[in-house]
Amino acid sequence: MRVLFVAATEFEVGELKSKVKSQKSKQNNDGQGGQLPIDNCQLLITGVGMVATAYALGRELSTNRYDLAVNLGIAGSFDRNIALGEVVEVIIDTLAELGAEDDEKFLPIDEMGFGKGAFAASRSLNEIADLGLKNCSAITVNTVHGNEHSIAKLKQRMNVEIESMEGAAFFYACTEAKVACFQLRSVSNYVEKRNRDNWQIGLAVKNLNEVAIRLLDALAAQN
Ligand SMILES: O=C(O)c1cccc(C(=O)CC[C@H]2O[C@@H](n3cnc4c(=O)[nH]cnc43)[C@H](O)[C@@H]2O)c1
Repeated sequence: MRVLFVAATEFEVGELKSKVKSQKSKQNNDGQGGQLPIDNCQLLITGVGMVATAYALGRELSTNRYDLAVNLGIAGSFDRNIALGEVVEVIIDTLAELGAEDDEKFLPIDEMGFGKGAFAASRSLNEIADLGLKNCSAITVNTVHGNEHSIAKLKQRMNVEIESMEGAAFFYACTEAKVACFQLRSVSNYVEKRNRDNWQIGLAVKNLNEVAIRLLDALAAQN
């Protein structure tokens, strides 16, 4: 099975990268494949944001074939019932800023008649391993929310749990390329008035990599 792991920064998937690398070198040394489950497992680092993600994925998927793509990253949560450091599965993701202002109202791209702004996962982690993750809906933004007024305005028009800067672009590119995909996000912060002291990036990255390695092991067991 050919699997593409996609992250915005190497920092977010450091442990996963080491594991894949060490198993690949075992594979080269003993010819047995080590425990590496998948014949072509790649890690794509796209850079932060939806433009970088769409470009990097479009390029990768136009020249290489994959059976599955998995987006891994940290994220903000609107929902305080989700703990900092908790890993969730995003099943639908919307380009929240794509549309037009109509005075005080926001017109989503769908209502303007120029296509759609929401994109969905086409597979689920649960099909491979039941790790008990919550299913969530998300938005993808160019500007991380960090202002009470803009957060209140967003909450008035959308009811979502998670915010990232790449998720919807990842779903879009995979959908266009007809590659099965799902998205896992680990909550590093709540979406609130900017306060970097409250962020738990280290915990979120640690938990994200634990889940990613359990996924890799589950893929191994399937083979
Ligand atoms: O502002 C900073 O000092 C700072 C330092 C490290 C990272 C950041 C980010 O904004 C990370 C962006 C990165 O992480 C995802 N992410 C994490 N939290 C959020 C959020 O609340 N809203 C949107 N995206 C978030 C995002 O997908 C980026 O890849 C800032």
